[in-house]
Amino acid sequence: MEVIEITHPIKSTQFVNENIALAIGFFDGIHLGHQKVLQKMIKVAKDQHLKKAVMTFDPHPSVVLNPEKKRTTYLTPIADKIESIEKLGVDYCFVVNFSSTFANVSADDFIDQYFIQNHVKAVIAGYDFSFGKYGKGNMSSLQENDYPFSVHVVSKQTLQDDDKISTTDIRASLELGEIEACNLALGRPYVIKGMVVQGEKRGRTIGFPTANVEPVDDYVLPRKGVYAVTILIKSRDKTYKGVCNVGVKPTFHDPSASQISIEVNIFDFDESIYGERVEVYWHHFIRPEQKFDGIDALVSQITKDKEEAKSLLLLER
Ligand SMILES: Cc1cc2nc3c(=O)[nH]c(=O)nc-3n(C[C@H](O)[C@H](O)[C@H](O)COP(=O)(O)O)c2cc1C
Ligand SMILES: Nc1ncnc2c1ncn2[C@@H]1O[C@H](COP(=O)(O)OP(=O)(O)OP(=O)(O)O)[C@@H](O)[C@H]1O
Repeated sequence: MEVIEITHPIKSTQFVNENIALAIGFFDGIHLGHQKVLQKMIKVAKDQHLKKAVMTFDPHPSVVLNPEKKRTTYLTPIADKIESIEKLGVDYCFVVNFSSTFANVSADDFIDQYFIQNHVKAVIAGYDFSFGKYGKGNMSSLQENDYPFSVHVVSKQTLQDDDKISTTDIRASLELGEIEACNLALGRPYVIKGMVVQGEKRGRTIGFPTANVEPVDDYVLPRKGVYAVTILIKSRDKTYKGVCNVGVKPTFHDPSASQISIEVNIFDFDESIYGERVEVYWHHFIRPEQKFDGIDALVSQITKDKEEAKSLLLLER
């Protein structure tokens, strides 16, 4: 897959020289709604003999348009999003820098420069996609006009309720520790990629050594608490089960002063993995993080957490 990074204005050398079907959106999380849009693009490309392309943006538009509520953490930071898109067999991925200059481009100019001149022959997006200055361009206006490309609108994708599957809701689920709801909407377990770093070395002394995982990118962190997880150690290409604490360890630290850490006690594992690249897959929430009166109470609770994680992960490979 060719990744084309664009800072507005798009240069003529960046136009692809092949006819393309283009799926467009921010696509943070590549959740089931996004997957439907991407699958539709793949089908249209096949039917119309076009190359497969995706256009996404970086950073999130809120950074420019809504600084008070700006999003600086992601379900799939840009590198992960590109990797997921590539796995679908996409030919071109445009990453447009969402700057204030770009936000000011009118819908008509955007259509002309980013679609028409860029050999886009089919545009695929969800029913609520909007673009251009003030978000004036939308799927209906694209369909109503006689552009030199076809327009394919994906209807609202929902789970059991009638609520739209959305990045906003998945983020809220994670912040509430509702991992099952998050994973249902993603269609796969939520993952944070990281590197194993040195901790405070207390874990071993209390009988629960932990791998301290430092995220390698700006991920949304789940609510502080204890989770049943699986952890892939990249160099071994092997996945292990474990129990994880995300939090500030209030039993030992002033909660307001400390940085959040992600610590995984890997079951039946006793090797040094400092510096290893890992991926933590989040499966079930067990309980919120607590301040214990002493080490004994903490250890007795972690013993129970571990048993609970084991039984919750029985069906996991
Ligand atoms: C499953 C599990 C649950 C934990 N729950 C808590 C908790 O509720 N409160 C707390 O202060 N620390 C909790 N911890 C963190 C321990 O305090 C921590 O692992 C220990 O202090 C070792 O830290 P270190 O790896 O930085 O040396 C938990 C750790 C694990 C593995
Ligand atoms: N549930 C859905 N059903 C159909 N299309 C969707 C759905 N969610 C997103 N899309 C479409 O996928 C593309 C990317 O979506 P985008 O990331 O902008 O939306 P989102 O997931 O709803 O995020 P947010 O919650 O931040 O608004 C857009 O074309 C959008 O219309």
